[in-house]
Amino acid sequence: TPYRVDVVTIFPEYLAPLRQSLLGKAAERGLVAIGVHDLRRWTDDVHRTVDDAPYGGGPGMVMRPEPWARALEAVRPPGTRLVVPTPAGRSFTQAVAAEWAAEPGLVFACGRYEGIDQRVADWAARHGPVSEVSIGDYVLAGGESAVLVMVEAVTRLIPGVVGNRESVEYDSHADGLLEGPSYTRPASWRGLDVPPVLLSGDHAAIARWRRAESLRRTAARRPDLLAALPEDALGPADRAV
Ligand SMILES: Oc1ccccc1-c1ccno1
Repeated sequence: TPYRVDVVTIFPEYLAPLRQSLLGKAAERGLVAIGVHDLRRWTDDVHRTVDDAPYGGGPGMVMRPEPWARALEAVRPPGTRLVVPTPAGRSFTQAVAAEWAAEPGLVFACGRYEGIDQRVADWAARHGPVSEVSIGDYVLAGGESAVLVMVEAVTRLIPGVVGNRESVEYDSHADGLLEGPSYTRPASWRGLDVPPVLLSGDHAAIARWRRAESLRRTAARRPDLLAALPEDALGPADRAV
């Protein structure tokens, strides 16, 4: 049975890229099934109203609970995780993506920046797990871009979606470190040469060099990742770096 992804949004056309390329092929091959649903389908007024002024005052508008509950009752298979992108969420990481890829599917609720009435998440938690997640510390106008990011990160981990399984294993963040630099032909290009070790054929030396580059880059660009590594992640050879 395919991994099921459903997205509820007021901008269904924004999710069109989900039908293209990698995901498109996976969908054709029956590995992934994607549904995009317009929230306004579950409104009941002539203006198809989805938001209203916030209680307690303040800027912007908040999305009303009733259309969301009707949409989720129609779209969400019982027990399926509901993912709500929000700047106020826990961090979405590769580890979270891997956890979700092992589940039967996901339902995404795309909200506007000011958010969805909190009672929707509280109510939804009665019918399955709910994850309020952020994809990073910046402000978007709505959750749609975050959904594109998360759907790509999760579905590429589903067996068969990415051709070369090994490449998935050797991703940045797969071992908690950043990937080092990559090179291809020509060996000398505009006065810049590929590091000779990579042309040496000495696979042990190449592996050592790559590990060292990965550690060096992680220390330089993401010291937070280095600090977060489990105690035993760095071997004796690594300490030499
Ligand atoms: O900024 C946002 C607005 C709406 C929904 C999600 C977000 C967001 C920002 C970062 N991660 O998610």
